[in-house]
Amino acid sequence: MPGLLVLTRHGQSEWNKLNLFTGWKDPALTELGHEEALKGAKELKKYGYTSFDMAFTSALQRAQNTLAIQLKEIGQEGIPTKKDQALNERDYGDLTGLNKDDARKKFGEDQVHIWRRSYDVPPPGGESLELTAKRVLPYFEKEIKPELLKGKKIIIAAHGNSLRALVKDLEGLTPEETLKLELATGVPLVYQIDENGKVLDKKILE
Ligand SMILES: O=C(O)[C@H](O)COP(=O)(O)O
Repeated sequence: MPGLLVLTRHGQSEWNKLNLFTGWKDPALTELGHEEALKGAKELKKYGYTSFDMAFTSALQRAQNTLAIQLKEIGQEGIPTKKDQALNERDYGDLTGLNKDDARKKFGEDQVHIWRRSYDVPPPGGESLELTAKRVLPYFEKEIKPELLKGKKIIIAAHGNSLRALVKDLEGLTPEETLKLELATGVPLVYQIDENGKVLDKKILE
């Protein structure tokens, strides 16, 4: 039996709303963020993805609360859940707390785009996507993949860049393809995974 893997980026946070680089800071979800998480859960329900064996999330409340909202809506509160900072957002280093438009004015549009979307150029004092992948993927291999290989159904709520690192690996994307990958807040990505860990099928529930 193939394993099932659902990935959801957290709903809008207070700092997303203010257009601030967030990284490892821990703002709450906004009202819209709650609604986005709920909308994603209703999609899961609509397609019958309502029975998971385990859940994983980061150490940050915007992802934890997105997961809690979704599990409640699909009647899955109380399933075994692991929280780990390995799934946290990319550390934005010195950019953390800066307004993204102000940063573009200060450092230039191109430089900010490189920091946000290049594969291996870290923002000053922070993590590139490559460095983010170096902590996300070992955690996935150790804690999550063995469960999928057993045919378990897993739901993960995490962050734009920690999930981009994971999607790159699952789908075998090149760094260039990964740059164009944007994950919408609250929208579940549903993967069927075969007994070798390969993706059999992918659906985006939007
Ligand atoms: O940490 C942040 O600011 C966001 O969650 C992701 O930001 P990005 O789209 O600039 O990578």
